[in-house]
Amino acid sequence: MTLLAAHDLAWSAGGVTILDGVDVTARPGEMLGVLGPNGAGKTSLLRLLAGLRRPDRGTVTLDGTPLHTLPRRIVARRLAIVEQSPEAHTDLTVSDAVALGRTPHRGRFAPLDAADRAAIERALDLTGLTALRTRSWRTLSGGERQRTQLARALAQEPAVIVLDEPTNHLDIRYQLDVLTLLRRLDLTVVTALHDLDLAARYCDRLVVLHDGRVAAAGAPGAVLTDALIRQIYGVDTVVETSPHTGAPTVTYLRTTDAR
Ligand SMILES: Nc1ncnc2c1ncn2[C@@H]1O[C@H](COP(=O)(O)OP(=O)(O)OP(=O)(O)O)[C@@H](O)[C@H]1O
Repeated sequence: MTLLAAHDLAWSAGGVTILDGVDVTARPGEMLGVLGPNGAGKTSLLRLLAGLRRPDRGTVTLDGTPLHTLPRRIVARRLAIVEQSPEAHTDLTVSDAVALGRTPHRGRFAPLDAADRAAIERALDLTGLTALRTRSWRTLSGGERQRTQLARALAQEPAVIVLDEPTNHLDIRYQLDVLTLLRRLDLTVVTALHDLDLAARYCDRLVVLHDGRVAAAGAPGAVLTDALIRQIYGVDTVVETSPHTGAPTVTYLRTTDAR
């Protein structure tokens, strides 16, 4: 299993510093949650971690090798990203869209081989999309599109998967299914999440971004405190340990002027 790490990342856009001095480590096989309010820098960080952008300062490494020294195709065999606003596969079927995940493993014009087809079937099955395989992308609901994007990434058979709010269009059943699936697979997972309860329940560790810097990092029980949530989100809360799951659970009381 693979370690994805970033040291001292800085990135700016339009003359504004978006990320500064960010250290992140996703240990092999763990699920790392990236939290933070709107505009904190989560998407920007995930794009740097996936090698879609080069940082202005600092380095992202995959098992110790700087990402920017690896050919894009080699990176794509090991790391997949599921973005928040996916590219439109307007004229493709679900199955064709998922097959795009095989691109890094195939010759440019080679037909799908048995390994490709097996990976596609498995990805469709894991995401509950087998029955929708012949449906056109443009007829899918938001949640079905989100699961198709996840299936495409799983068909890529990566060691590391980076996801930007993979559950935001999903009903509660699929939210639980997707997070359970991500935990169950033999993958290193880095995922942005907005739901603090789900993050606390499913992630091994959390990184909380605020104004482009790491405000807190560690085990959910250590990171998610009333004081941190008040400071970062401006919301008064009661964080307790759920007697049902053993994970921290958050009751939101009211917004404050604190942040
Ligand atoms: N290309 C860009 N040019 C200018 N500003 C940008 C650019 N990309 C991001 N930003 C700004 O950087 C900040 C961080 O954006 P980012 O999308 O990383 O935040 P986020 O934590 O993912 O937010 P959200 O929870 O709303 O999705 C925002 O203020 C955003 O407007």
